[in-house]
Amino acid sequence: MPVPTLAVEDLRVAIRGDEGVARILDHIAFRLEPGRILGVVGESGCGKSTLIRAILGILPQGAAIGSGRILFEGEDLLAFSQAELNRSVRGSRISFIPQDPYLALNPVFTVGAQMLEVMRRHRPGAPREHRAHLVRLLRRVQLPDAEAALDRYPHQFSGGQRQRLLIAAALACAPRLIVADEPTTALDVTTQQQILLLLRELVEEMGLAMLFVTHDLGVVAELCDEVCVIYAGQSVETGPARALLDAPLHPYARALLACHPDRAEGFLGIPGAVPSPLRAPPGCRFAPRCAQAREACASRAPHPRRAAPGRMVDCILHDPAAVPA
Ligand SMILES: Nc1ncnc2c1ncn2[C@@H]1O[C@H](COP(=O)(O)OP(=O)(O)OP(=O)(O)O)[C@@H](O)[C@H]1O
Repeated sequence: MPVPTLAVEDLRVAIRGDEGVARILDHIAFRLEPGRILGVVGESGCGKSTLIRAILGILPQGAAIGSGRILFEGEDLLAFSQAELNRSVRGSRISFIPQDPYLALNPVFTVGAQMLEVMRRHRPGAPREHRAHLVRLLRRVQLPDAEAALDRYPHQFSGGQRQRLLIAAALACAPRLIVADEPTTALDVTTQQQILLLLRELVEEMGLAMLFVTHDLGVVAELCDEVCVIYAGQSVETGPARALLDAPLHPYARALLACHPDRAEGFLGIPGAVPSPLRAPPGCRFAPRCAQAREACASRAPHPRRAAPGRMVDCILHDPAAVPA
């Protein structure tokens, strides 16, 4: 089997705070191959940002990795020091596209100065070569007047143009993996479509992998090859996007899809509330809201079960023989 660009295995992250220990990620697992886009989908508070921070090695103070590995091209990022991550991973082999293009650029420097500074740190070559490379990238992301754009300030661009700048910046050091945090949420629908199309083209052209974090199932259907659905810090189902969205297997994935405005008949919510990571049940975190739950679900931690090629379901009920009657 080829080495995946990113493989997250059984990842658990807890954060100690004033109110106690919050078990924020609990048995997260997925893999992402080169040239593919994996959508990580979950409702607000399910742990998407914490997952991104774990991958980028920027977890907040008080955070501890309870178990697991984050394999990037076969190497466990959790074993890297901050100095090693800075030198050879973050900003170079792994880059990041943030959610809000308005906040991500420093208003007091030209965009060229900011992008060239990142390249100076991570890419060999003279400033003139870096500038020429950036102009090529800005043309590729369809930013008008690419040469002059480098000498402008962030406020001189529209939201969509700023997101194109950030995509070019993410590509500047030839990454193997791009982590994108809801990069189209702050954009209008038409611009959102254009940016999704551009991302798709770039991933295919450059053969890189993209982890696309979102709460929007419509975006997943449009953009992603694979999906990992997260509920309250647990990955509940992973698999090819089309197959999973057409026929989800995990009760939470089914409920989430049934609530989507395109499918719901009338207002359909999921009864109950997401548990706080401070008081999460020890077994399946969806069990208290799951119509199919049995006694064992509340106490037995679910682990990924193969449901079909490339498809995993973290539900002990998926294999009825595994649950004592
Ligand atoms: N430093 C922290 N200390 C304690 N709890 C935290 C901390 N950071 C996040 N949490 C909790 O962890 C859970 C997951 O948070 P996270 O920000 O990762 O979720 P998210 O899916 O990115 O949410 P959103 O989509 O709203 O940004 C939430 O319940 C949040 O309150």
